[in-house]
Amino acid sequence: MSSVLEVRQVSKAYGRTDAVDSLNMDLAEHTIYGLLGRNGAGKTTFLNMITGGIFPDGGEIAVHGNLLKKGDVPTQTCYIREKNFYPNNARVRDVLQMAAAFHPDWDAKFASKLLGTFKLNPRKKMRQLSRGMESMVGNLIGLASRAPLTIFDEPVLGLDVLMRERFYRMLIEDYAEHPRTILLSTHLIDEIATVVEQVFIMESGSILMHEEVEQIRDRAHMISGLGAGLDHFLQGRRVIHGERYGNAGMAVVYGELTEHDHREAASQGLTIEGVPLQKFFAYLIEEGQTDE
Ligand SMILES: Nc1ncnc2c1ncn2[C@@H]1O[C@H](COP(=O)(O)OP(=O)(O)OP(=O)(O)O)[C@@H](O)[C@H]1O
Repeated sequence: MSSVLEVRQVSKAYGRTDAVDSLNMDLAEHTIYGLLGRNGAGKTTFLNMITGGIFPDGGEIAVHGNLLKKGDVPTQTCYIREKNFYPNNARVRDVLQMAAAFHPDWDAKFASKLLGTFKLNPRKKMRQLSRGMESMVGNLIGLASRAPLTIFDEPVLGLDVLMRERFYRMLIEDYAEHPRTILLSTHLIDEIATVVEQVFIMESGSILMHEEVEQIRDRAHMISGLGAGLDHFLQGRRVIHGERYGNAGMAVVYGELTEHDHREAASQGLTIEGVPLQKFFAYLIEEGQTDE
């Protein structure tokens, strides 16, 4: 598979804040990725760098094999920002027309269909739209662009549950027919857990973990029981989080558990459960911070 994005040791500081710090990332063709991080983790700064809006202080970025130089805007890339600035008085249809001119793979028929699916009136002025409707215009552009690299920054901000589901459903359906590389940046993992194949977890400007979502589901475990048995079981394992209550406790561990491990846990009276992804993600970030 050829590489769509290669990021090597990229950094960007604002004064004393290292917004992005020696970050590496590779995105392959035909894959949906999630970029997860809390507010302020550096996601937007990173996305602005890979789309040519900000030039890094150090490191290299190649999009579709072309090294980005200062002032370059990568081709075959569609970036749907969290916040957009539209010309005064622009109507939805004007914004779509501009997007069509910009993206060579634009599918006008699909765009028209999405106007209906997303309940958008093309004659409405952009400034009259609610936050959620504005997000939906961006999402429509991202989908209809069919760009080989499509990036959405917080795409469901301000959307109600129905519209969120509608967007993700259209994304999955269209991706199945027109595979491309999609990067969804968000701070809500549960939202995208069923959509993305791999996730990058970002904190303090760096990637804490890059893993397939299925792997995380298989490898994240919550173990609980009496402290002595728990301590014994945890030896040599990657403990992401631990809590104690009297002589009992729980721990979140990351790693494969064999049949033998399950038998050992049972013999110690320990219970093994899965961990909701959003929780795992929060624990992992906490761990990353205490490791610093
Ligand atoms: N233009 C700027 N000037 C100064 N500091 C900035 C600027 N842009 C971002 N930062 C700082 O860099 C860090 C990363 O911010 P960034 O917006 O990239 O994070 P984020 O993960 O996208 O957060 P959010 O989800 O809240 O948008 C933060 O500490 C932020 O305050």
